Amino acid sequence: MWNVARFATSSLRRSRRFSTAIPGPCIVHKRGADILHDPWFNKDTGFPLTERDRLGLRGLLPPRVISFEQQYARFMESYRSLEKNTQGQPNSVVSLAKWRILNRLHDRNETLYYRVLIDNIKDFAPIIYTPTVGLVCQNYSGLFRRPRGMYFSAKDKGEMMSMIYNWPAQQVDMIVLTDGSRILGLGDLGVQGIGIPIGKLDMYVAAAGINPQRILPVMLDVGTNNEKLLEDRLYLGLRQPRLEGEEYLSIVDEFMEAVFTRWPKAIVQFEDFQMKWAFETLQRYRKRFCMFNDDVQGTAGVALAGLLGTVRAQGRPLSDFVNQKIVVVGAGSAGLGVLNMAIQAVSRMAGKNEAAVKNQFFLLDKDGLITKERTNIDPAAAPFAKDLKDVEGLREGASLIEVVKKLKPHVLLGLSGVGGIFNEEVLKAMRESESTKPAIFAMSNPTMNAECTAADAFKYAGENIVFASGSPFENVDLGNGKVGHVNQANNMYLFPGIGLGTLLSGARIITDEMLQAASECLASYMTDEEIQKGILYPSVNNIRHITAEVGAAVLRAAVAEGLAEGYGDVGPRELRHMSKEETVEYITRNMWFPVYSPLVHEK
Ligand SMILES: NC(=O)c1ccc[n+]([C@@H]2O[C@H](COP(=O)([O-])OP(=O)(O)OC[C@H]3O[C@@H](n4cnc5c(N)ncnc54)[C@H](O)[C@@H]3O)[C@@H](O)[C@H]2O)c1
Ligand SMILES: O=C(O)C[C@H](O)C(=O)O
Ligand SMILES: [Mg+2]
Repeated sequence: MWNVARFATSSLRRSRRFSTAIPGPCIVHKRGADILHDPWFNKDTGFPLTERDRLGLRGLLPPRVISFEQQYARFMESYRSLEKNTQGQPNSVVSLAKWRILNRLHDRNETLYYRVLIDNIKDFAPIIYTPTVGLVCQNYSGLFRRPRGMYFSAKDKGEMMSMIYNWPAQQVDMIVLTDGSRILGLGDLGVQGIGIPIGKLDMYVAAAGINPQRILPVMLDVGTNNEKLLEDRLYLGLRQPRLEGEEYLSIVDEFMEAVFTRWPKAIVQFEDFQMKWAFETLQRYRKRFCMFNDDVQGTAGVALAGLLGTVRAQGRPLSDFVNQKIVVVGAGSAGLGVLNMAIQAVSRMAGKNEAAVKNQFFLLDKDGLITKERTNIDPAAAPFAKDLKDVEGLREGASLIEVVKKLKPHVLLGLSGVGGIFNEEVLKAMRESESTKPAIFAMSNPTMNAECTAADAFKYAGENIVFASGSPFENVDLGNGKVGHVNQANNMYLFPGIGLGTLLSGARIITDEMLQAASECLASYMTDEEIQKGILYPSVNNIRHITAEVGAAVLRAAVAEGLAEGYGDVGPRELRHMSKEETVEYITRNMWFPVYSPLVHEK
């Protein structure tokens, strides 16, 4: 089960790169300059002359036709010269300049934009996704030039059912929704959080091949409690405190009803909601609508795959997972999501109920170790609170260093949003870990909020650790030709496959079994050889391939549960009869790939 045969991603890419096969036509309902101003259809100077005639474009472009390959090369040249010209400038200036050049292309010509994104995903993911997307959100009101996605505000109450029809696409498959209340580890950024749904959906296109004409980033602007933004005269969102309680929920309810009325088969991914609403909305909608919460459920699956990988990295059988001592730092939506899923996994492995398998997990929040002595404990964290008699020598609220020194855990996993809390002392204490290969997971985003840097982890905790971070770090040079491998433990390895697999299955809800299948698929993706080198997750360059595998696992789980209703012409019967390989092939075939399609005008 752990040696999944690899797929020839590079040959797939090579064969499709600038292929000469003629792609199917694309219907367009506009003509002339309107097409040039629509990034879905625009080809810039790439419109062939016959198409210019058909679509009323003759004379609106310089006469020379430039091929897709030439346009691609020209963009990459300008990108590389921007890199050269900004050398030596502060990181934030360089990153924002890179984001701007990519964003301008996104706004002008989506086909070319997604092609450069897919082909250069390792370089560009850190720009359109974490960490730069965090900087973009922080500066969004100033960076704003053109709208992208939809904005539903508290002022739109009662109007959403009609507003949703303002979106120009007939069909929407994937929606990423935020209320901006917990953007990465940056806190409440109000309407400026729209950058997150945009970045997540870019990953959907790049990794899952969701057609960019069928994605919709959404901001639910219910106000902000960020004083600085409320005082900022350029702030683009509602200048009022956040709605709370029933008022808040009635806005989300109305949005969900509106979406599923217009697009009954869409999938809504909740992203970066503060914890109380993350859990509440998940419980409220998960049996009624096709939705999931990525921070709770996607993160959990990725973390669990990494935790199982660390067991393999120690050369132990997976069944040894039940003996690992795991300290989770951060009792928010992500940390609790991870604990819930990890405990389900241990319970299945040990054949015991969940209550009986919690001993190995330890949870800390901003007030230290969470025990049953805690007054005002958050109900969501309560099930993980320790009995003091089970943590002898530790007290309620024990600090992280006390906990690490006392427990000598196998794994230290941070989802606290607090940069640097795995400090030198804590990391040095991990040298005493009971594991032969202690694991340090600094999963908070963006980079500044990571619990530690990769370099510090290897320097202080030792060279034999396994390291993962939520945002990318360079591998660490350990000297003598040795390399400390940096893994990116980010939910991007799962959410695209969860969305795509669900979509193609036609399931109306997303169950725990489907999510578990996604996580297991990721866990089994790496070979023993790779795991021995501390490589727990695939390279981001392979993201389309891992997404196809994860998508197939999710689809098959939906089939097994009798939830798959089919998609397009492929009905539930056909899905049921597909082998695993056929399912992966089916998923791969359904991935959109950016090439210029002949445009056919229809009134
Ligand atoms: N790598 C990934 O895929 C991934 C996925 C989801 C979230 N995250 C990151 O995880 C972080 C937390 O997200 P969340 O949704 O759980 O946030 P949250 O606000 O719901 O929870 C944060 C938790 O951290 C605790 N905390 C704060 N300061 C602390 C300290 N000094 N010591 C210990 N605990 C402390 C808080 O008490 C709270 O329990 C964010 O930075 C986010 O970007 C990463
Ligand atoms: O956005 C990411 O990079 C991961 C995660 O969803 C987060 O909130 O940090
Ligand atoms: Mg998130």
